[in-house]
Amino acid sequence: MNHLSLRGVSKNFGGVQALSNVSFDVRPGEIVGLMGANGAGKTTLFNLITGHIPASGGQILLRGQPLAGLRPDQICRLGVGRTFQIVKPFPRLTVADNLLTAALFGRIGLRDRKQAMEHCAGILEDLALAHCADMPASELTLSGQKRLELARALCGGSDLILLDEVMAGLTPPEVQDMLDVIARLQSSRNLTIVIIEHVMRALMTLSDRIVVLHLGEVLLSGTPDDIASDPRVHDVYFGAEQ
Ligand SMILES: Nc1ncnc2c1ncn2[C@@H]1O[C@H](COP(=O)(O)OP(=O)(O)OP(=O)(O)O)[C@@H](O)[C@H]1O
Repeated sequence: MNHLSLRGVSKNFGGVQALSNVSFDVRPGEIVGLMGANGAGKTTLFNLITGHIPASGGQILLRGQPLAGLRPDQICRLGVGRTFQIVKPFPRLTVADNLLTAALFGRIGLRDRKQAMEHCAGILEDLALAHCADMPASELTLSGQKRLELARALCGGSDLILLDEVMAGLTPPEVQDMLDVIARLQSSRNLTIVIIEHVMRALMTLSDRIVVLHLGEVLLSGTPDDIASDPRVHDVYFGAEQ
């Protein structure tokens, strides 16, 4: 069974048709890249999957179960975690407490603080955040805050992770670190990942398949090699030659 399925999903904001009839599947354990120029509808799609905004039409299924009508917290407890393009930690809480919040109130809903701390400790290590566990989240570098968002999704027990531009604004070595972290986590924790990324090298390296959105519609989908060699992708990003 697919981990995530979109069937004819549409979203309009008044007169703006942000998404039209979008359909694709994500299999368990797959990394699917979502690609498209600014305004193509990528983040809107994440907001529909996580229940932050309702779809105007179509169906979103998580392991075959329709998500329509569920609140973001309910969808989170079904195992859907996300990061935000503009990071959203609890800025005054320490890094460790940001993660504890997820472990206590997320999908796994641990009730015991000590148990929750043990659960989060390994994830702090995996995301290279252990040395700043007692620091307020607002004092982390951008790279640290991006890793904290990913760590928070994991501490909550999510197994479908939606990554929204986790590499934006990072230096090339930080991008490489993030690539390594995501690949390692995906295989060690058997995560299913949908990733939006404008850093093409990262998307091409990580993704098993890529879905290209253009003006709210699926333009094409395929392996990274298929996508890299398709002239339509070049046209979408750089404009068709006249
Ligand atoms: N809350 C909203 N109200 C009105 N229009 C919106 C809203 N959210 C998104 N849009 C519009 O929907 C379209 C898709 O936006 P979206 O943010 O999903 O694109 P994107 O592909 O994620 O772009 P980027 O790569 O710049 O983040 C755009 O035209 C955008 O202006």
